[in-house]
Amino acid sequence: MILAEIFNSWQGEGGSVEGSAFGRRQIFVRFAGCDLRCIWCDSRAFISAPSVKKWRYEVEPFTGRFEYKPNPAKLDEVVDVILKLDTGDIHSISYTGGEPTLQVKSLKALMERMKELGFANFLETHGGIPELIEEVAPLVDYASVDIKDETARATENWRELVLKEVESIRILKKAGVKTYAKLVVTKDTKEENVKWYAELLKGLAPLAIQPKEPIDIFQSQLMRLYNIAAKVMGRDNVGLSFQVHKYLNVL
Ligand SMILES: C[S@@+](CC[C@H](N)C(=O)[O-])C[C@H]1O[C@@H](n2cnc3c(N)ncnc32)[C@H](O)[C@@H]1O
Ligand SMILES: Nc1nc2[nH]cc(C(=O)O)c2c(=O)[nH]1
Ligand code: SF4
Ligand SMILES: [Mg+2]
Repeated sequence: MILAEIFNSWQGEGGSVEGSAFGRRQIFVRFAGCDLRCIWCDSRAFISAPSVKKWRYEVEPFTGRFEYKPNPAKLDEVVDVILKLDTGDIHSISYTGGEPTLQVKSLKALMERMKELGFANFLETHGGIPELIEEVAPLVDYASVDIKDETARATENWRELVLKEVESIRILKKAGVKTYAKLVVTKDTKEENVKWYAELLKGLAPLAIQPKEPIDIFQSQLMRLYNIAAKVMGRDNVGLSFQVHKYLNVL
């Protein structure tokens, strides 16, 4: 598999909505490569897999000290690194990226191994390819599925992507996965679009609203977007999320 990095940190996103692992210790496996191009992506250094020649792992949490290994990574060496980074308080393994589902064969093999070793599996995905979600769903315990707002400019056909993401959430819920949707909002996010997302998600999965970092949205606008979603989805199904790890200065 083509990896970017493996590290042990706190899950910094998701807030308190059901299915979120916010504030829990996780070991993150970041896959390289992505088929989307969100303009605000904070992992853009890893989104072209062929250019990610090496992967790194942090030898001790929060030391910023890394060891580097050549890509492609082998399953056994990845498992060894994860076990070496295990601090005994790990809630789940987070599979993220780039887009982890693009390497679905390797992702499944790793998830299977980690499940056998007694770990829960947390998938962080753009949900844009439901067929791949279908393939990996039986191995997933928790999932965060992005709903890419129009202002992410993730792809040409934005509406079609959102509908695919909702389909992926449906597949995960049907497979019994604790799933929530994550919506990154910006100062240009349109209220009518948030209403549309909320109507799609109503009764299906909770929504974590996450300001794009660096934050450019005013609190008053964030409050309005939250209010629109909560009015449609119910007050217990919407929560605020923000990238806490960036404030803690940890990976
Ligand atoms: C880097 S993505 C990788 C997983 C998957 N490709 C996706 O987009 O969901 C992980 C998470 O970071 C969030 N994210 C990335 N850049 C961000 C930024 N600048 N501000 C807020 N959230 C960001 C994404 O929305 C996503 O929920
Ligand atoms: N601490 C921490 N929490 C995270 N939650 C989602 C992340 C991601 O990049 O997928 C992430 C990340 O990169 N670091
Ligand atoms: S889908 Fe995820 S990894 Fe890909 S560009 Fe968007 S935020 Fe970055
Ligand atoms: Mg991140």
